[in-house]
Amino acid sequence: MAGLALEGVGRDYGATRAVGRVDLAFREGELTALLGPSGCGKTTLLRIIAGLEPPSRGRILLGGRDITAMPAHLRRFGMVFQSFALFPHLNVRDNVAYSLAISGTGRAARHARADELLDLVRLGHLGDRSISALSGGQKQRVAIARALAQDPEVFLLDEPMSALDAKLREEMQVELRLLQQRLGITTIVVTHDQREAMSMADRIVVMSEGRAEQVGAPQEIYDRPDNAFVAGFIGRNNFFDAVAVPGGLEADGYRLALEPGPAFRPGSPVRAACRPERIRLGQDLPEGNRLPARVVFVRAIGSERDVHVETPLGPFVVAQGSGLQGGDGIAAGREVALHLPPGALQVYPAQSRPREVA
Ligand SMILES: Nc1ncnc2c1ncn2[C@@H]1O[C@H](COP(=O)(O)OP(=O)(O)OP(=O)(O)O)[C@@H](O)[C@H]1O
Repeated sequence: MAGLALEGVGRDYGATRAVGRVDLAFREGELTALLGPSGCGKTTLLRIIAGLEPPSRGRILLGGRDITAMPAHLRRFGMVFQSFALFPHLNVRDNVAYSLAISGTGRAARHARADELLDLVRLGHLGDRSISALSGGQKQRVAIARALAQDPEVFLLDEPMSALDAKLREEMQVELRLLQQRLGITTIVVTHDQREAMSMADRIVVMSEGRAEQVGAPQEIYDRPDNAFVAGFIGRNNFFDAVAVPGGLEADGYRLALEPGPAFRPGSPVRAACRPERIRLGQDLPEGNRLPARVVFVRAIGSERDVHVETPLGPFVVAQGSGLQGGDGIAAGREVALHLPPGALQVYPAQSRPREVA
C-alpha cells in the first residue's frame, strides 16, 4: 500500500455539516491521531474512511486508487470500536478468528492464526475463556487482535481507551504504540484526549467544527499552534487581548516585545497567548516584558507547582517545574513580577477566540 489520502471529504446530515471539506494524507506506517472536542466530526471522518458511512463529497484514495465507493468489507481495514463490540457468545479465540471464518479460512488455520495474534497481544493463554470473564484491558486486546486478523492495510481505532481506567489507559497507550511500530501498520486513532494523542501519535490532526485546523507532529503543534483554537485546545495557555505596535504588543499600557517575524499591522487588535511554563516569576527577571501580578493561589504537587496570579491583563497561571527551592515565599497575597519572554508570545487575530472545550 502507498498511503491513504482524503480529497475534499465531507459529510452532511440534513442541515448539519458534520465534516466540511477535509484534505489529508496519512503516511504509510505512521500513527495519526484525529483529535478534537466532542462533536467536531472525528468519528464521522473515521467511519467514512472505514466505509461505514458514505461521504457527501470528496474522494478516498488508497495507494492512488479511488476506494470511495468500495464497501467496508472489501477494504481490508481493521477497526476497533469504543465499546470493543466483541461477540459475547463466542470465546476469545473465536472472536479473533471470526473474520477468518467469514472469509472461508479452515478451522485449523484460523485457530492457529488467532493463537498467533493472541500471543502478540499477550493473551495467548486465554483463548478458551469466555468474553464475559475478561477485564477491560483484556477485552481491548481481544478487539485489537480481532481487528488484525485479516492483515489489514490500515488500522482504525475509535476512542480505543475510553472504557479503561486512567492507569490501564496509559499502559495500553504504550502497548498499542509498540505493537503498531512493530507491525509498521498505517494507523488512525480517534481521540478527544490530547495527552493520548501527544503520547502515541507521529502526527496529529487537530479538528474543530468539521475542519482540520492543524496537522503536524505533536511537539510542532504544541510549540507553534496555527491559531487560537489550537493554542487553547493543545496544552494549557494564558490568553489576553492586546494591540499590535511596531516590534511588539501593547496591552493595558504595558509594552511587550515580540521576536522579529511576521507582524500584525500596528493598531490591529490581537489575541495573545503565553504557555504557563514559559512565564518567569520572582526576582532576577530579565529587563522588559514584565507585568505586575498578585498571587491568588498556589497549587503544589510534589516538586512542581502552579502559581495562579491576577495581572492587569487578567488571570494567569505560571507553571514551575522541578528545581524549585522551598521557602521562596511565593504565597497567596504576595505581589510579584512576571516576565513573558518575547519568544514565548503567540499572537493571533483578535476575532479568533479559543472556543470552550467540552
Ligand atoms: N447519524 C447522524 N445523524 C445526524 N447527525 C449526526 C450523525 N452522526 C453525527 N452527527 C452529527 O455530526 C457532528 C459530528 O459528530 P461526530 O460523532 O463525528 O463527532 P465526534 O467528534 O466524533 O464527537 P464525539 O467525540 O462526541 O463522538 C455532530 O454534530 C453530530 O451530532
